[in-house]
Formats: sequence, C-alpha cells, structure tokens
Amino acid sequence: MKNTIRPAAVISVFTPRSALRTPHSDMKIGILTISDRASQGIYEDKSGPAIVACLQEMLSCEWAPVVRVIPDEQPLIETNLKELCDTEGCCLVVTTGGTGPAKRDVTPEATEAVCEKMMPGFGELMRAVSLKIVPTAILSRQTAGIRGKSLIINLPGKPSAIRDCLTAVMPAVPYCVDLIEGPYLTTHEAVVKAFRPKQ
Ligand SMILES: Nc1ncnc2c1ncn2[C@@H]1O[C@H](COP(=O)(O)OP(=O)(O)OP(=O)(O)O)[C@@H](O)[C@H]1O
Ligand SMILES: Nc1nc2c(c(=O)[nH]1)N[C@H]1C(S)=C(S)[C@@H](COP(=O)(O)O)O[C@H]1N2
Repeated sequence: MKNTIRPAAVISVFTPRSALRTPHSDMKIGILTISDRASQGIYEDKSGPAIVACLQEMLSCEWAPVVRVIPDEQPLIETNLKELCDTEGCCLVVTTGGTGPAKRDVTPEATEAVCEKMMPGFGELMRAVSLKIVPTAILSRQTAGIRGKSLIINLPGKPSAIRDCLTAVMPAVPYCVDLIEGPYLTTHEAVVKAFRPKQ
C-alpha cells in the first residue's frame, strides 16, 4: 500500500483533484476469463492468473482481484460484466478470450452491449503493438468501453498476449479511471508510468 493521505493543511486551491482523493483499500479489479475449454476444466486457465500477476507488478495501490472463468456465451458474459461493474464495484474489468473471428467468439459484442461508451483506441493500440509480435494479432477484435464508473478492457485468450497488451495500454488506464470518477490508481513507475496530462 503506497498511497498516503495528505494532511488537510497542505491542501491548497492549487492542489490537483487527485491529491484530494482518499486511498481505496477496497479497490476491486474484475478478471474475467472467457473460454469454453478453461471453464470446463479441459485446460487450466493460465490467462486469468497472468492478468492478476501483471497487475500486481504494475499497480502500487492496494487492490483486490475478483476472478471468474466462464464459457463463450454472450448472455453469460454480459451478466458477469454487469455484476463485476455494478454489484462488485470494480473500477476496471479485464477480460481474456473470445475476441477472435470464430463463431463462439462474442466477447466484443457482449462488451459493446453493456457499455454506454466505447473506447476504440485501446483495441487499436493493443493490435498495433501485438502485430509487431505476431501476424495473427489482426484476428483479434478486442475493444474497451465504459460502463458507469468502470472501464472494461478485452484481451485475447492466449496467455502470452496478456503482458503484451496490458503493457501497451496501462499508461493510459489510471487517467481514464480518473475521468470516469473511479478511484486513484497508482503504478510502479519502473514497470509502467501512468500518464496524467492534467497533473
Ligand atoms: N484462458 C486460457 N488459459 C490457457 N490457455 C489458453 C486460454 N485461452 C486460450 N488459451 C490457449 O490459446 C489457444 C488459442 O486460444 P483460443 O482463441 O482457441 O481460445 P478460446 O477461444 O478462449 O478457447 P475455447 O475454445 O476454450 O473457448 C488455446 O488453444 C489455448 O492453448
Ligand atoms: N499479443 C497477442 N495478440 C494476439 C495473439 C497473440 O498470441 N498475442 N493471438 C491472436 C490470435 S491467433 C487470435 S485468433 C486473436 C483472438 O484470440 P481470442 O479469440 O482468444 O481472444 O487474438 C490475436 N491476438
């Protein structure tokens, strides 16, 4: 836990909004693995744990993962996204799997159905970065969007894609969460430096 509460005496009219926020020891992040085979136990889910491990390395604030593994069923994906955002109050929900062209890949459709606003830049950046690593990155329709005070980000299913994609987008995630009035996310700067243009 690296956040500190600033004493009221040092708060001036010039204090950035971020400094006025209290630490969120109850900050939750949803991690939703969407895979028919992982959900049936045919193979072990490696991508959900890879997201947890990446976020542990990247975030310096205290947070708790809310982890779920479900099959590629659009109504089920939508229900889980809604629960993670609205009931669990996750400020960030990271999904993995179901972003490709196959018939049962419906994660972007489910994401779009539950979001009020889409954030296409996330998918564009993750594909651009991934294309330098693997030519089939073009096959991922991964996207991101806003539901209430939650940011939802899709990642591909491959465990190796997790770090590639999260490393690319994480610098912009804390400021995006600020803008949707979520908690103040902080990062380990040696791993990933959060960019807040209005500091
Ligand atoms: N959650 C996961 N954990 C471990 N390996 C995974 C996971 N998701 C995908 N993979 C690996 O990546 C390969 C290609 O992923 P694919 O796009 O088929 O995933 P998927 O559509 O989520 O799988 P499924 O057919 O189980 O729904 C899989 O064959 C598997 O080896
Ligand atoms: N960084 C990265 N992106 C990637 C991949 C990968 O291995 N690494 N795999 C691609 C492949 S092969 C597919 S089919 C799509 C969609 O994967 P999904 O259906 O498991 O989400 O993601 C693509 N994006």
